[in-house]
Amino acid sequence: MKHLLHFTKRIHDYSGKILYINLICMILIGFLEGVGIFLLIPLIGLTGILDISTEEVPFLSWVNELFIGIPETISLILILGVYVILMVGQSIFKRNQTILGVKIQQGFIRHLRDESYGSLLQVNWGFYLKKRKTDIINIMTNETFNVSAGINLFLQFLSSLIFTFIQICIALYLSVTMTSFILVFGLILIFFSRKFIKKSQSLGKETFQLTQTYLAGITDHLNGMKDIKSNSLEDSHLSWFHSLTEKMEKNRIKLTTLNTTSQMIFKVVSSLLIAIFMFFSIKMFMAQPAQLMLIMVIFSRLWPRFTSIQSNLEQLGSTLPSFKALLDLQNECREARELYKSDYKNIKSIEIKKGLDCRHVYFRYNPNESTYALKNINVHIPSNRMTAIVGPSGAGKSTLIDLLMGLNQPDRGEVRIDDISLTSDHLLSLRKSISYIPQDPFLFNATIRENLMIIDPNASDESIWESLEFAAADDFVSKLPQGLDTLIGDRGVRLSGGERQRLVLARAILRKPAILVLDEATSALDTENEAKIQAAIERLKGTMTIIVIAHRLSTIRNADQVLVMDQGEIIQVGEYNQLASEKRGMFSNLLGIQMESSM
Ligand SMILES: Nc1ncnc2c1ncn2[C@@H]1O[C@H](COP(=O)(O)OP(=O)(O)OP(=O)(O)O)[C@@H](O)[C@H]1O
Repeated sequence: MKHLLHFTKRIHDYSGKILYINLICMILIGFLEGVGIFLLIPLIGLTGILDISTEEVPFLSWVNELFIGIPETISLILILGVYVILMVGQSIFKRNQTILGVKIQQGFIRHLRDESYGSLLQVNWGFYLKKRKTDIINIMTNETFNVSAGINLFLQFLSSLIFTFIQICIALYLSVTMTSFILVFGLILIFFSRKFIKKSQSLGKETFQLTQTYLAGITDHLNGMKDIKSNSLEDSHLSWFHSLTEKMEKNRIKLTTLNTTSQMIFKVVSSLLIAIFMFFSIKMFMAQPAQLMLIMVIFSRLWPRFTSIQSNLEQLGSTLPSFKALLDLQNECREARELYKSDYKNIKSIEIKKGLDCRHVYFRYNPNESTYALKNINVHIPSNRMTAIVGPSGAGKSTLIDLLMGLNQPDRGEVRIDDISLTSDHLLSLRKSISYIPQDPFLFNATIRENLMIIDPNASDESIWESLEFAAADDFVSKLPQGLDTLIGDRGVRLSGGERQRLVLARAILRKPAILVLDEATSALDTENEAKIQAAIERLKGTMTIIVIAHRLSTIRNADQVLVMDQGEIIQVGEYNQLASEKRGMFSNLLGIQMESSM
């Protein structure tokens, strides 16, 4: 419940006085509805169908006095007129209040979405190493949607509470005994419905976990569809999927069964109560028609209020786990924050004069484990030179690059830029000076121009073509019928692997970075495309610091410095030819293996 209260406070902080206007509207609607309904009694009295004596009923006797001396038809018209005016007023208020409610709800949920996404962009890379991506997607989509529904329910609950309170006040004014009787029963029922609310909450938790597993599963399966098909794993995947969807189906049915059971119990109890009450009123207390009518009216107005409060609480119970999930995500983001919104504009890129240094750097992914992914790294990466990092799989090449880019921080030792220790103060400036190209880079389903301009929204066509030329991408772009305005499809599917990679290189160059990092950026390319990118990199040499992770050693022939890594350590440093000539070294060993496999 504390999560709901947290969000209630947040709605309050977010909407301010609009929330109060909304509440006032609710009070007015409740009041008008209450008065309108009670007007039905003198109306029935006037019809003469029932002989209603309203003398002992406070509000009604007052209404009756108003009509003394006025002909019956006029009284009837007046009462009906007032009733219509009240109902019209109520409808107008109701319409405006509903719109206001939706405005508050949607505005707040948008605020939550923006805030959560903003926080996700501001956290450090370590956060993403620990967290499952699909869990975040689930919270940002399904759970945020549930929170939105929960906020709606909460506003409804507030309105139910206010309506009920007003109805109780009116009912108390009309008959204290009868109202107290209903109140006691209502409270008893709400008290007993705690069990339903708790159960609903635990089913909500189960829904949350199932949805999370569903999303993670479906994402993994779709990502691995080639594996599934080529290894004939369809059957086992289908049975896993089938058992999960079965659990989801059962969960929803259980939740609906729970909700409808409690509603049914409420209805049965209320009809029993009305029957018993009517029986005693007629037989024992010889109630008058007006009072009987009152009993009916009060019961029919008050009792549904209790039912709707109870049902609101139960449904709210099932959305509480979503509130908790969103709040937990926000808290985790807060703890892992490395960047503030104000930093976006203020951070300036830096110029690197001498280079980057690692001094006695140790790093491990899990602080509870003794194995280090990097051990005692001491290296100098000179500025405006090309440094290549090679080594067997799992040697720690990507981990070292992540540290140099300030994505991860060393457990021990330090990374220095131009003799200044890389602290959180410089982290962002450093990253602003870096262009990073991974093996499978990210392209949007947009035009070539939009994909390039994401890095520099003010880039002119001239500078765009210049960087395309540098990246050897100008030839294929100029041949496209729509040139820069060509749509490239989801993740750039309408381009070949080589074209995609050259486009990403052009984007990287457009930023005019101080450091260009290529993490196996050419390993998936054919020789022709690889040669094109290599030639492009060659052209860039001397203008920026280039760090390349390469699997194919032929691509780093022209590197100024080669770092050879193995099991988290740098075991050789030198020029390509120098390392190749060290016959017992790992580098010549790797060269040998590659030459053999290419023969
Ligand atoms: N997110 C992670 N969590 C835990 N351990 C990790 C993580 N990423 C990498 N490692 C471990 O750190 C070590 C170095 O991994 P790294 O990815 O840096 O190697 P690499 O040389 O880049 O390998 P490859 O050439 O296969 O990409 C490996 O033992 C790997 O299992």
